[in-house]
Amino acid sequence: MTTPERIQDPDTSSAGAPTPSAIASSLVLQNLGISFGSKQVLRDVNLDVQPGQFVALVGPSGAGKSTLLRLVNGSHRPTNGTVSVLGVNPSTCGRRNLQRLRTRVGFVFQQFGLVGRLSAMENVLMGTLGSLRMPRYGISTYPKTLREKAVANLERVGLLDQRFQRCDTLSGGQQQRVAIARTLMQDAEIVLADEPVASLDPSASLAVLNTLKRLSAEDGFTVICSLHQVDLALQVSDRVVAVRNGSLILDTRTSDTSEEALRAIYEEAKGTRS
Ligand SMILES: Nc1ncnc2c1ncn2[C@@H]1O[C@H](COP(=O)(O)OP(=O)(O)OP(=O)(O)O)[C@@H](O)[C@H]1O
Repeated sequence: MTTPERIQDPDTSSAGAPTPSAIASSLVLQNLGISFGSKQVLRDVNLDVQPGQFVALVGPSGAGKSTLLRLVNGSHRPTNGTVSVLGVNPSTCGRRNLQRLRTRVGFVFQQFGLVGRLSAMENVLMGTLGSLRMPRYGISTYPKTLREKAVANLERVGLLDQRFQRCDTLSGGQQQRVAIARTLMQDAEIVLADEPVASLDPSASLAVLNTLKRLSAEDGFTVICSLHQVDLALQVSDRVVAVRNGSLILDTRTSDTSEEALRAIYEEAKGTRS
């Protein structure tokens, strides 16, 4: 494997800050690999992410970014190596603990994952279903505290006025912000975002990512966000991790890389395909 450029955690490198060992990592990947049949999709991935970091995961199509995120939330089991998310190994923790872990890990998808015919408010409330014993139908069936929390979270993503609007009548950027508000209902400690702005125009994309960045800074949750737009990755992340052909080829503080360097990763991949 190509040894990626290593970084020291920006939050722990300054004088007076706690040492890295004093902070429990949000995510640790060790020698992680996965194959589907004879196809090796990820190999020897090592990563240690500290709480509150905003990590942009970049790399060409098919590099293995979504697979990596799915390994982190326990949707895939590794073929080699280990995953530790908030100190839990999702592939060995058992079904109940996996469910518990998933309430601590939010997932934001490219296609938003909302129920279009329901209002923004009801979609946001659905973020709490994992913690409720009974299924709920309609806003009024949720406890008042959760309804108040949903309103507060919609306000935090700038959608208070649209809270009763059907999701399929909202713009793409607004829908993604509803999805983020839904994740806030979980009080997630890590948010995994898989190309969350792939279907949005550049200005809506930046607005959505800035919202995620602000919320992460306010609440302290960690973000691992796969992105193809390297300019956006540079604008919002603290750290950039690049994957190519299943290997982690770059791991750097965002301020230590450049748009040219990141674009080159895509250009080199084009070269190997042609
Ligand atoms: N369940 C699966 N079975 C077989 N192959 C798979 C499976 N999941 C992913 N792959 C393969 O793994 C490779 C990496 O896919 P992945 O979706 O992780 O890439 P990606 O970097 O997220 O790409 P993109 O940027 O286009 O979303 C692809 O070749 C894909 O076909």
